Amino acid sequence: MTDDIAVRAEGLTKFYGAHRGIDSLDLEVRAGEVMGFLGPNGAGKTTTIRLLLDYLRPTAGRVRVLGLDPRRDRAALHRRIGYLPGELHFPGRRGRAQTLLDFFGTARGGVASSRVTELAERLELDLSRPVHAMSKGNRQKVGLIQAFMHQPDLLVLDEPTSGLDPLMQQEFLALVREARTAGQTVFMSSHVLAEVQEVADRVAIVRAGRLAAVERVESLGRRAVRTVEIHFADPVRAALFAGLPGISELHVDGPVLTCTVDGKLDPLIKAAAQHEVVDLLSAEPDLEETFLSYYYHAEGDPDAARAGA
Ligand SMILES: Nc1ncnc2c1ncn2[C@@H]1O[C@H](COP(=O)(O)OP(=O)(O)OP(=O)(O)O)[C@@H](O)[C@H]1O
Repeated sequence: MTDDIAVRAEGLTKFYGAHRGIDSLDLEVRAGEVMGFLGPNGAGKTTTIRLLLDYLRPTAGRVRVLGLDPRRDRAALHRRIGYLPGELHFPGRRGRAQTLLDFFGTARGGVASSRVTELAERLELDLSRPVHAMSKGNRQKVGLIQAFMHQPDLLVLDEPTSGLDPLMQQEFLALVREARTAGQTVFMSSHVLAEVQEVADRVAIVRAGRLAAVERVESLGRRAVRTVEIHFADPVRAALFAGLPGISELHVDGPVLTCTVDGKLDPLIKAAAQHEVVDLLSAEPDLEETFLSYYYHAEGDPDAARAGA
């Protein structure tokens, strides 16, 4: 382990009896990066996260987190990690959120109360309310505050935006960006591709207990298919565009062209520029489609798992 690797898993495997949780996971999270951990239900995300924290013991393989062995150095490691579990179980749930957060702060060696207040204000959480009376979304905010409040070296977040409304999801993403700016490392699982696309440097995709791919987020976007609609000043001929690389589903109706583009937009733009372009609409690359394509195509392709790593 070197200082520039925050998490290193080698052959990490967990079976629950005969049932596969995660199998032979090789993964590196670099210090200072935001890595999204994506996969469908039951893929093994929570199992992996719990292995990193020594809440589960691996069946095989090894893991180092912040240069430490999670089993041997558990207490020291947990002080340097901000962990948001997928399922929140708070001790003393009958108490006020403030009391609970004070308790967590003390356990982590003391946290400035101004930091807790600032986070609560940003997430619009009333700390005087008892946790047991809170909605799921507000309990999630308590979970986020306790993960972020001590400015840990590593944030490990299991489905962090679950239960948050869109405004609060944006605030959460702002917190993640600030954490990265401050040099913290973030490893977050998610089903929500858009949020991962917004903040992550790289994504790891797991499927049925196996790592399917590790990719830089930009390259996921570049690989995605997008739909393009171009309005010209005058009618154009479809033949001018039909042979361009990556173009399919081409329709030309007088001065309006629609098509899908797989890969680079540049050839289409250059061809279009030979005419007077009035308007151009390009639908966002659909990460969901890219993501799902891994489920169907990555199996049995070990090179895919290393692409972009
Ligand atoms: N305690 C357990 N006993 C038996 N099987 C388990 C246990 N916990 C998890 N599993 C199984 O391990 C596999 C991976 O589960 P895990 O919870 O890690 O997936 P996940 O990717 O986090 O899913 P989700 O997105 O639904 O939270 C699943 O098939 C699950 O049924």
